[in-house]
Formats: sequence, structure tokens, C-alpha cells
Amino acid sequence: MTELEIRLTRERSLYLHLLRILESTAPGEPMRDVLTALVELTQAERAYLELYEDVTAGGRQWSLSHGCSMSEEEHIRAVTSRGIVAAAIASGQTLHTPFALLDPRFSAARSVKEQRLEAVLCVPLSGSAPGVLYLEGQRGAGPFSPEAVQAAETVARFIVTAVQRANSGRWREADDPTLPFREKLRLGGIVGRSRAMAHVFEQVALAAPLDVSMLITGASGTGKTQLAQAIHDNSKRRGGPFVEINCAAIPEGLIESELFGALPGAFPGARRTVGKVEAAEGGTLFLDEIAEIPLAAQGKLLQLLQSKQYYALASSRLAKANVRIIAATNADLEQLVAERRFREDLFYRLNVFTLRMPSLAERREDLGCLVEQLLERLSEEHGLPALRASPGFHAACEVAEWPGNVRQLRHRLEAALIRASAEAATYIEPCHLADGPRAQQEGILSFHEATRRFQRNLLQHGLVTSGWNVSEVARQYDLARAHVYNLMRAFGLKRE
Ligand SMILES: Nc1ncnc2c1ncn2[C@@H]1O[C@H](COP(=O)(O)OP(=O)(O)OP(=O)(O)O)[C@@H](O)[C@H]1O
Repeated sequence: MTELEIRLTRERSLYLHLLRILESTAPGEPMRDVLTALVELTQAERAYLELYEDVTAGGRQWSLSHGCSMSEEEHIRAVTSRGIVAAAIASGQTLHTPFALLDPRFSAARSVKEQRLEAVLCVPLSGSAPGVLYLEGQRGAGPFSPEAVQAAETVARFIVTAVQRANSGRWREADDPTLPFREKLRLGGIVGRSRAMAHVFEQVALAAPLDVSMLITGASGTGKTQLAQAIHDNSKRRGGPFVEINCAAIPEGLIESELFGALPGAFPGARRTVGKVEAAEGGTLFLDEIAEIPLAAQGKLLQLLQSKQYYALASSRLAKANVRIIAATNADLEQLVAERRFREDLFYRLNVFTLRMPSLAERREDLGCLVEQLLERLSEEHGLPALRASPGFHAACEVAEWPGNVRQLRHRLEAALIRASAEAATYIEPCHLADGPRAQQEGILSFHEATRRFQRNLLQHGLVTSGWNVSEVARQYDLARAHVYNLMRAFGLKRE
């Protein structure tokens, strides 16, 4: 056989194995064959695949396959250069070093020195199946050829698709404490599978069917409006209207006519206006930013809550109302009551059943699915390509601060999706997230800071899970012990 014929045969074998992955319900075994075929085609010494169970830094898990035995796999896992893998994941790009031992980026790493690593090719996997495909070249064979790089990248893309397919059922079912509530409640587009969200849904299941007033507290952008809608959708009133009024957005002098309506002549230029209470008849009236309602209107609202009756402006006729009131605030109402800026009696009337929406900081484990699902929705809404986030992008989102909660995340994802689409990028990368000083003001970290926080979290995770065993952590992350101590000092990590 000529060299070309050999290459074509090997290529065919690789693609046949790739097709077998798609046909298979358990892709593990055919994946090993793919790696074996890839080793043959690229003439690598070995190929190695690492997949993470989920995208959160704390939840990274090994799940690898390779064209060799389990014990050999263990060995490979131990000696693979973590430094090269981490660099590829952080950049979201294929990393090819022709001679790791002479490459100033990696030459100091212990694994590189110990194994005298030469050519290394590392392709990060992205989307909801993050991981890496790692190939080591044969000694003395020189760098990988462009065809080998291309073949590895094709395999990586294919594996992402296959794993996503295999995981699509599991994603919904495994370890999702919100699942029982999702099955019985209408929760619209509320994304989240954390314990904190399961607790919120549990309360919704309890209170939504009762016709009681509710108060939703929680920081801005945590999804209070969305939750109010979900309460309405799960109440007996779901066939009626859901009417929203943002008390902060209406000038003080107009709030009463907005709420209760007005007759002609109620104030100069007034015509007959239908108030929100009337518009919500038979349904739910959602009073957002209730803390902003002026004291005079608070008295009328109290009357409505107590007697289900009210006067429209300039009307002497007492109107009856059949509405359920849900109020929301991000202010500390008790504090406002203490300062006499909010009526105590109204506070107790509203506070029959209180639900607190957790901030994103309290449910960081939701970040992965929020990024995935919000991106999907946003690309549909804007008619943009359904781009997926790279592992680096996920990591950058995970380490960023989100003081504006889901709303801020949604806006940043929207901007990143638009930028990535404009560049015709294959994946959304960390560089699509940052946009200079505004990003910093809004809490998006620079890539450097994001990487620093990622390292801190990773180190902390290693220390906690190893019982603060520095030697073990040094081995695990391929670092010198002195370096681990330096990092611990730099990051302020101390055993409690
Ligand atoms: N869990 C979630 N899943 C999906 N989208 C969410 C979630 N929480 C919030 N959002 C989205 O974030 C944005 C802000 O949500 P929402 O308006 O409900 O927040 P809020 O707490 O009422 O904010 P504010 O206090 O400023 O009124 C909306 O676009 C909403 O769709």
C-alpha cells in the first residue's frame, strides 16, 4: 500500500468509528475505538479524552477513554500535563506545541520535565459537554501535521455532539431537585435546578392555589416578576388577567389614578381612565417595587386589601374588586416601616405569605444551565445562529460577580451572542463577554481576574476535598508544593 492509501484507510476507519458513536446508546466503548483510530491516523504516541460531568468548577469529574487498559488510563490521567490542558481550556482554542520541553509556556511543569514531553496537541471541547482531547506525539517524530490537527479537531467536534445527545435525557433527570415541581407546576421559562430554586417552587406549590396576598422579596433581577407570573399561572385565577404595575416607574401624583382609575375632572385634563385594579378583575394584580408607593396611595391600597373595595379618583361610588394582590420589593420593608416610610398595617396585610428569590450568588450551581438555556432562547428571539458557549466562556461566567443577577447575566449573554455572531465565531468565547470599562462597572471581570478566580476556586476545591493535604493537591495539579503554599498565601486560602 502506498502512504496515501494507508492514510485514506486510516481516515475511513476513524470516520466509521465516529459514526458508531452516534448509533450507540452508550458512547463510551466506541469512543475508545475512535481514540485508537485517531492515534493510528495521527501517528501519536497516545490520545486521551477527558470529559467533565458538568460545567461548574466544583463539579468537574473525570470520565475518560483511551485506546488502552483501565490501569494504563489511570497512569495517563496522572501524568497528563495539567498545565497544557488548563491553558487549552482557558483559551478555548486548539493548543499545539511542537516541543513542550522547549516551550517556555510549559517547560517548567513537572509532568513535562519528567516525561520529557515533545509534541502535544490539546483540543478543548465546548458546549454542554466540556472537556479536552489530548494527544502526545511520538518521541523524535516532530510536530503534528496540519492534517493531524484537523482530524483531532473534527473528532473533538463530533464527540461534543455525541455526548450532548447521550446526555440530553440525563441533563433533565439526574440530580434535579426541581424536577418533581416542574412536573406538577407551570413554571414557564424559569431556569434553575438548584436546591434554592426547588425550595422556591415548593413554596409556590403551597401558596399559589390559595387566594392569599403574597410578598416576593429578593434583589433586583432575580426573577421576581417571572415568579409572580408563575404564581398566577398556578392559581385558580390563571384564566383571568395578570396585570403588572411598576410603582417606581409612575410619577407620585399619577399612581392613584393608575391603580384605581379616574373619572373625568378628577384632576386638570383627566378623562375616564380604567385603573389597573379594574383591569385585573378576576385575575392577579402584581405590584412591583411596592416600597416606592407613596403614603397616600398606601392607605387606599390597604382599604382594597381589607375590604376588596376602592374609590376611583373623583368617584363617590365604592367599587368592588375581585383581584389577588402579589407585591414585590428589593427593599427592606421592615426597615421602611421602622422609618415610618411604609405603613405597618399594609406591611402585615401584604406579608401573609412571603417568598424570597435567591440571588445568583446563592445558587451559583445554576449558572451553567442558565448560560446554556438563556443563550438558546436569545438566539431564537433574535434569529441568530444557535451558538454554544465554550468551556472558557462558562468558566468566565462562573467566576464573574453578578450583582444584577439573572437580568445582568441575560444582558451580557445577549451582547456576547451578538458579538460572536457578528464575527461568525464557532463558539462564544470569553473575549465576547468583556467590553472594557462598562463590563467592569457591571461586575464582569477581566480575563486575567476571571482566570485568577478560577484558579483560586480550583485550588480551594482541591484543598477542601483532600482535607487540606498540600502534597496531594500539588500532585493533583502538577505544581511544586512551594508553589501551592505561595498560591494559598496569594489567594488568602486558610484552613478554617
Ligand atoms: N430563573 C430564571 N430563568 C430564566 N430567566 C430569568 C430567571 N430569573 C430572571 N430571569 C430573566 O431575568 C430578567 C429579570 O427578571 P425579573 O424582571 O423577573 O426580575 P425582578 O426580580 O422582577 O427584577 P426587579 O426587582 O428589578 O423588578 C427577565 O428577563 C427574566 O426573564
